[in-house]
Amino acid sequence: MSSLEEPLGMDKLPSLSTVDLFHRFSSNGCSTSGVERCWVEGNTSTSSNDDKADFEYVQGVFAWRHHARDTPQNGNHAAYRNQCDSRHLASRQHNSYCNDVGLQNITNMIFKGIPKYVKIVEVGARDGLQNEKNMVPTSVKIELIQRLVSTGLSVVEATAFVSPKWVPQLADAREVIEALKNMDTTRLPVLVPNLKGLEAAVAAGAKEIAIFASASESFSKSNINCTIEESFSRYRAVVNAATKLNIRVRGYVSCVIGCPVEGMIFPSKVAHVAKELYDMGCSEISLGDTIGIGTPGTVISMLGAVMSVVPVEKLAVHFHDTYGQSLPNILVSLQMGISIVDSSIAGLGGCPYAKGASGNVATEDVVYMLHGLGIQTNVDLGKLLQTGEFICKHLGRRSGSKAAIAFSQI
Ligand SMILES: CC(C)(COP(=O)([O-])OP(=O)([O-])OC[C@H]1O[C@@H](n2cnc3c(N)ncnc32)[C@H](O)[C@@H]1OP(=O)([O-])[O-])[C@@H](O)C(=O)NCCC(=O)NCCSC(=O)C[C@@](C)(O)CC(=O)[O-]
Repeated sequence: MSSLEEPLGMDKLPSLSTVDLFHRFSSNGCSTSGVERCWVEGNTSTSSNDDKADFEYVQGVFAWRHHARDTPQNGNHAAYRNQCDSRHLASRQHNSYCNDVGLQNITNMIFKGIPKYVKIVEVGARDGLQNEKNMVPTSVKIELIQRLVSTGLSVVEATAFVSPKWVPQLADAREVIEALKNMDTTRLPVLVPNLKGLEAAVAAGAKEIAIFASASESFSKSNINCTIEESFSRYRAVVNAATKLNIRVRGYVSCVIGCPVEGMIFPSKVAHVAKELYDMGCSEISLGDTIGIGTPGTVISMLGAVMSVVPVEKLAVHFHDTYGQSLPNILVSLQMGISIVDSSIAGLGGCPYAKGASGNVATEDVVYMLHGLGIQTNVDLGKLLQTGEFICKHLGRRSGSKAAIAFSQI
């Protein structure tokens, strides 16, 4: 069994104390058993008026859940269908609950310090489509991006100006950006690996770029054909040129938990690469668990190390769902103060240079979870579901989003 087939456990972590970090960043307002009592039994262990209001709110939520679950067993399928109509659910849970002060209070109590708003960076049109076997027509890519924009997403990564020999799926980057360059409402960053990519992106009308380094030497070699140190000097030139043009640069770090070749990557290595990118002028650093092997335990250690050298508000998390750990990983990241999350419509994705990397966490699932926590995203889940349906139909495949599948079966 290779080291990557076995999820990394806390016992395999380097010197950082995971437990200490967890205590430092997690809520001390409500113990685990207290939380369970709050939710399951509606225990009246609360004292303040706010807490009482929260408790009453929980009872309300719970009563509705029981009703929704119990009805079909009682044979009342029509009522159940009405209750669970996907658009009804979407609007009830994601507009009403999301804005409810009661839910936010409870969320704050259990997840102390969790952000009220999370910025989602949609990467499906780039990270998702770069891995498709069949070429997706340019017109479909453009419509996908337009639909994503219409959901309220504020950042939609559009494409990549990389070598078409390396990533033929995105060889139409120029056409995609030219068609969208007058879109003012939404930021549409594009990936560039070097100055040649920057020049082509700017010529096409891109207003924002992302560079991509790695915390693993082997992955750096296979992905961009240079060492990590070489990538720094290459990217320094790109960031300097972009800054002169007033172009914002995001920096990615790949393999932040593990690498398909090297196995576990030490958090200190990730912190080093993240700091280099931040110091050279990247406005935001996205931490990519490229092959999706992270668990909340390893994510806490990695984030703890990176947060000691880059301000938390400049950090984003980018999880792939290979081991089904994306949502818990996101949740623990939020608890540590992260408020920027990358995700991909319908869970499309995977890196062509990372064997075994499965899709990104699905945007629909992230939005469903965040709204369920009372966290605002400004994204319309109903429109997102329709956009997921649109692209899955074109790709001829089932959605990678659990939420989308569930809504479609109701
Ligand atoms: C970096 C290079 C270019 C080096 O590739 P190279 O072969 O070492 O480069 P080169 O400078 O020797 O050039 C070779 C050829 O590519 C051309 N070329 C050179 N640069 C460009 C460019 N910008 N645009 C278009 N063409 C370019 C260049 O002109 C030349 O063409 P030729 O003379 O043979 O006809 C190549 O390795 C490459 O394009 N890699 C991109 C790989 C990639 O896109 N990977 C996926 C994105 S990263 C990812 O998915 C991870 C992430 C971000 O999502 C986070 C996570 O999950 O971890």
